[in-house]
Amino acid sequence: MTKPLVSLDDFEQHALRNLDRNALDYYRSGAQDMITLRENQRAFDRVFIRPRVLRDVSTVSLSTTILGQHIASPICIAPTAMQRMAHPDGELATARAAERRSTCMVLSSWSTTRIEDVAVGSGVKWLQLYVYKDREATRRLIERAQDSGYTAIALTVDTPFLGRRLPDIRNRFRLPPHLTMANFVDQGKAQVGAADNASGLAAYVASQIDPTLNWSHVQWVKSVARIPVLVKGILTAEDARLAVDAGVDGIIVSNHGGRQLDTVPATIDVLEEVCRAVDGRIEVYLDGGVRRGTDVFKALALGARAVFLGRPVLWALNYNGEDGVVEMLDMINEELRLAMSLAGCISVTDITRSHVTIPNQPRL
Ligand SMILES: Cc1cc2nc3c(=O)[nH]c(=O)nc-3n(C[C@H](O)[C@H](O)[C@H](O)COP(=O)(O)O)c2cc1C
Ligand SMILES: CCCCC(=O)C(=O)O
Repeated sequence: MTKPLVSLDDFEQHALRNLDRNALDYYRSGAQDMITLRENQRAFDRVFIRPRVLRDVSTVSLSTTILGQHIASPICIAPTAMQRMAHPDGELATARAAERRSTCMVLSSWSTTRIEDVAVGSGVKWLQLYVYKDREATRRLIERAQDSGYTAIALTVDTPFLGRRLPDIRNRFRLPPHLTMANFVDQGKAQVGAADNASGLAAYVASQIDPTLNWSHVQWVKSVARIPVLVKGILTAEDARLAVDAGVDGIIVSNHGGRQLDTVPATIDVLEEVCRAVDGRIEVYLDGGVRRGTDVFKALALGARAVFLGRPVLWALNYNGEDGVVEMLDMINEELRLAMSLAGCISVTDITRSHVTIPNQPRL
């Protein structure tokens, strides 16, 4: 009899045995020495929960809102590119799982399924945006998303160039030829071929993505979009203040899962700094290294409105498609429910800064 999966790490262990090297290395790797990648998870272990007891936790609700839209839990799905390398149903399976569990899915610009084809059902969907050198191609992405019912644009601001991911260089990463970057098929930008002594992806980014990316692009995206605009990839109070000044609707504290600049801090370590700078004016979310219900609890205690999962979704997709993602979401949601119960919180608004302590760290 096969053993049941009991943690999100078990989904990863399955994928390690099951995925081909090109896809596995692309999904799991971080930039350079992968120090930030490791830190993202380890930093959660340095935060401790201060539980309150004797508070009747017979009924606990995980429900919340993001940008005014209701979701069943503060655990959402981060944009990850090229999901059909993990499972033939790729992004469509993820979208269906997100809808079944009433949570938000962010679709990558670099999905292997078209924006319109993922816009099934009534689930909350945001589009993650990369700014192409070709401004019209970028504008079309925004328009296609809003025409298809996506309710926000998450502009990724940490990728003017691709981080240096050594395994992808060694493998000369390429998108398998039967797949495409589906949103760009009619524009001749849909293939990521192998490059000489380089990751095909890094070569693609260098040729297509606009490295002049700056705050004026945020204004441009806001001027095109009729839906809220967030910035994804903020790690400092300084940039958080600029983001508020720029009039964005939300911030995703993210270091791109440790895949861009190595040795930047873990996201949980900078969350409080960002939240203080924002001072409640807009919503702040976090991604990076979230693997357990207690991690989610800690992020909420330190100021996040919700968290987003990247790699665990890919591992779960690879394990069992749509049902795998549902199983994974159920697992971490139940972990969060139990953590809240044992810490004496019956709703997400009950989770406050006083529910965590970071030993040996002076409070900000
Ligand atoms: C394989 C992979 C592909 C990704 N693709 C994108 C992408 O297309 N756009 C984007 O903004 N972030 C992308 N990310 C970053 C995620 O949105 C997210 O920031 C990160 O994965 C969170 O960390 P976690 O994987 O530890 O949960 C990608 C991450 C991975 C692992
Ligand atoms: C421009 C990078 C696209 C995919 C991505 O974000 C990643 O591989 O991390």
